[in-house]
Amino acid sequence: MCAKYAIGVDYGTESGRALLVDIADGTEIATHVTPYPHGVMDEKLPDGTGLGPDWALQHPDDYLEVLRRSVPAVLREAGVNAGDVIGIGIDFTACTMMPLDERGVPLCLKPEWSGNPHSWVKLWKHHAAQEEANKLNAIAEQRGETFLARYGGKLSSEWMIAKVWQIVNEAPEVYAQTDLFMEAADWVVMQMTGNLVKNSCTAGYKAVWHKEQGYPSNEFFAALDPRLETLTETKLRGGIAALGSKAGELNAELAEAIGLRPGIAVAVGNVDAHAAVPAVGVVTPGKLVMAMGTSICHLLLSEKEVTVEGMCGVVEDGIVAGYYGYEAGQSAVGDIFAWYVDEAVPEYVRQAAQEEGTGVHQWLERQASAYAPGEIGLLALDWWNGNRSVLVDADLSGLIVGLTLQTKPEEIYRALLEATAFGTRRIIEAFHQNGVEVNELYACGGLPQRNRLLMQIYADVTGREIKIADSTQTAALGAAMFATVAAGAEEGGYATIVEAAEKMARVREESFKPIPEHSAVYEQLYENYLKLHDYFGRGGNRVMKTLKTMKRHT
Ligand SMILES: Nc1ncnc2c1ncn2[C@@H]1O[C@H](COP(=O)(O)OP(=O)(O)O)[C@@H](O)[C@H]1O
Ligand SMILES: O=C(CO)[C@@H](O)[C@@H](O)COP(=O)(O)O
Repeated sequence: MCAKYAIGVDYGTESGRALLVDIADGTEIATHVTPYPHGVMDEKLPDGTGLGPDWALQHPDDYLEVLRRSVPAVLREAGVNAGDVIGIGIDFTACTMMPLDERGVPLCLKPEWSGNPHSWVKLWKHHAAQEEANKLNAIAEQRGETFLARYGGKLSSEWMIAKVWQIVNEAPEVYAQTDLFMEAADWVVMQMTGNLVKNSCTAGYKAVWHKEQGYPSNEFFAALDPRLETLTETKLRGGIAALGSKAGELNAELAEAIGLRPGIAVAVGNVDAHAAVPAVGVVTPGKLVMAMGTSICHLLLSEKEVTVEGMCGVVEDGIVAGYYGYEAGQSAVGDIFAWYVDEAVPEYVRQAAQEEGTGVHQWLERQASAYAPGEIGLLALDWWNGNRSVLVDADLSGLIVGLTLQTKPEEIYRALLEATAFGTRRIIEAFHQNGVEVNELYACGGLPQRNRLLMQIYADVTGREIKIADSTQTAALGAAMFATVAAGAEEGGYATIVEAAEKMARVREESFKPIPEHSAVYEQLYENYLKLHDYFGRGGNRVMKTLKTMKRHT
């Protein structure tokens, strides 16, 4: 029997990556990365229109460009016959949303709207809707809305409702013109199939949709703003399908543009981090998967539904059917290290790295590895992009304590790595304290492959062994696995994602194990991290808020 293949496309923050896999055993045959031509627009639109603080936009055509460039590239590299590819699946950052007209065209692509920032795609890390999120949470709490408990008590400014409300408040003309607000994941699937099919994962985690209860009531939306009253029936309308469902078949036009066979199965979209879970072989409770890249998403399955402070949501069947899927996260991790390398390292570090023919991250990692835990005398809060879990507050910011005239760049780098590990430990404890067990840790995403010191620190700080995904494109592998399920057994795919995971997922043999002497020191540092965390994060000291307000209004 000839081999069959599936393609997964992972839409990250900076780029999209296609992966072509052999569905028999998950062997990764070819991969290709397309950086988004417009990247993340956080200062200005393509026409030069300036953006305010905390904005982050994208260009929707960049997503199609990923298909146009990366899909033919993997087919070429693999030398595979397009006729043997049985399906394609995608995963996306989320909530990454955009306003569309009645033909499904993003408003930003229409000349009359392209100068209006609100007509563009709001990327997951667009954080300018925090005021809306604050009001939304206050109103939901006042009304005793039960959905709040499913989101750890607070909805985030990163999600659909806050983002839509910001548009209503700041650009009512864009809101009026919008026929549909759509997750980018669903929009790309619609471009591939011509069908309006929304996926249950983004709807559940990012738009407060529930399998039995649907969206929050019209009364709730009317209490936010009368203009939002019928939002879910109108501008958020559309059928919602479970993960692994077939959204439709690849249409002839796009099939030709990207070199695939028309009519192959297209799976409903998925969230990037969630797609990665079965791709590391996790299909049962107690195993926390950390998708570590620009940010970290923490994903966990459980048989029970409980409230955990600051989690980004618990959604039934939200990751793997049959379980409650929990998500928590840190809004910046790799992004903090990138900030330090791009904006704050002294020139001599850059030069030293260059002279040694190595990267700045690698140089800093090597130097930072020479220190024992505690030796740098620094402690940082990992809030460079706000705090997603457990405080759910995008207005919090970064902090480093202990700086002196002797502080070296590699010490600051190490403090930043450690801060993100403490943030993860805080999340693990929140789960544990609420009876959702975390027995094993799995890591995937770009960071585990790139920074060994970071992974050792995570093992030491959490006191747990960390298993590493075998794939370098875990989310794309997960998307390809869901594509095999969408194609179905009759096409040579799999009946369930559990079956696909058994055949296609793997972790590496090498893992990172905690070193007891390190863990003992980190125990002490973590206690101090918690003091700073609660002092700055729970209202004891409001200086971060004051600075943010002054920045916004000056
Ligand atoms: N050696 C390194 N050490 C730590 N962080 C790194 C290193 N190399 C790159 N990064 C960071 O990794 C992040 C990208 O992660 P990746 O998983 O590839 O992408 P994405 O988050 O878009 O899916 C960026 O924030 C980048 O700054
Ligand atoms: O928020 C989510 C998932 O819920 C992510 O899409 C977001 O953190 C971005 O992930 P990356 O860091 O780009 O992998």
